[in-house]
Amino acid sequence: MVFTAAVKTFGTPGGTVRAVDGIDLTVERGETVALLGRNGAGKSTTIGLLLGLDTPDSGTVRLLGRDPEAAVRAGLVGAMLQEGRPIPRVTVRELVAFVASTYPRPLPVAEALALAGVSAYADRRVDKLSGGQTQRVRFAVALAGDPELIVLDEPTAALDVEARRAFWESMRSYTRRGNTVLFSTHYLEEADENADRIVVLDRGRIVADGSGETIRHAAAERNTAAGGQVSVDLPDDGAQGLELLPGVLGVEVRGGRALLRTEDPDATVVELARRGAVRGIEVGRVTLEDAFLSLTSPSPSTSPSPDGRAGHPKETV
Ligand SMILES: Nc1ncnc2c1ncn2[C@@H]1O[C@H](COP(=O)(O)OP(=O)(O)OP(=O)(O)O)[C@@H](O)[C@H]1O
Repeated sequence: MVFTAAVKTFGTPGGTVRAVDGIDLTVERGETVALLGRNGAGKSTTIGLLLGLDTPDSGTVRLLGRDPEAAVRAGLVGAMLQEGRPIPRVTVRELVAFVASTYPRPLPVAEALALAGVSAYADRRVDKLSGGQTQRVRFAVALAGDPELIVLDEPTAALDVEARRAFWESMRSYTRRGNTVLFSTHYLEEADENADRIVVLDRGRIVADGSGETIRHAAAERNTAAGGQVSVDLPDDGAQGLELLPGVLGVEVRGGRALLRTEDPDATVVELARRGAVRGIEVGRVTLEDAFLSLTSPSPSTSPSPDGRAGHPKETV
């Protein structure tokens, strides 16, 4: 899939909203990509453009070398959107078999059921299932046609921890087959654990793009507040002068400890060691949570996105 300078605006009573504000994005075959963003970041609108549900005001979106609508019509894409259709009074197996029959080259029904992890309740009625089971049935429906790409818009939004874990287990068994998956989420851990690439959206723009590790680095480089934290037992001469150590942006004294916020933890630690002030030293790295918050905070997030995608295959979906 290729987004080129895609823009989508909506007119609202409060003015024009640029829901997608110039997105350039290429996804290669076999990638599992998370679109990560807060509420209103533009994830659903991006997915709507990708599936041909909406057309960009300017720029282009291509999917598997075609117009999105044509790719969807050809059965090349499976989708699980936020609003499900009314649930029919049929069994899981009947539903999946029916959907499969509408595709030119569907998966064998038993395989779709197994991949989505719904075989155990295949003969139960769809409207009698729990929320977690229903989501996995929707996943089975999305993959029934053996599409080249699956798109999932916040697939686990309403699920509890256990149902969420089970859902991602099913998804991983699917991606291990080399399928391409794009999913949106506002759960950081979910993106980190289940995607090999995270695209962070903020106010309709891509503010970071890469592995979880790349996102952390990007945050550290671009928002020095996210660099890291070094803490030590308060030296004998107190906190005096600690703010002048290399990399240090701020010093806080708490319970006999000095907490140093630093843009360069390595340099800070080396200088502390030179001074012999390393009792009880702890170095905290930037968590993905810190990184995400710093990248999507209102002020400093408009520089170009870093790219950590080296090593991916080069076949675009
Ligand atoms: N049909 C519409 N009409 C007007 N504004 C819209 C429309 N669809 C989306 N928007 C606005 O565009 C922006 C992006 O919305 P979008 O639903 O794409 O975000 P999102 O990241 O999917 O959010 P969420 O996580 O809450 O689903 C928001 O400000 C939203 O209010």
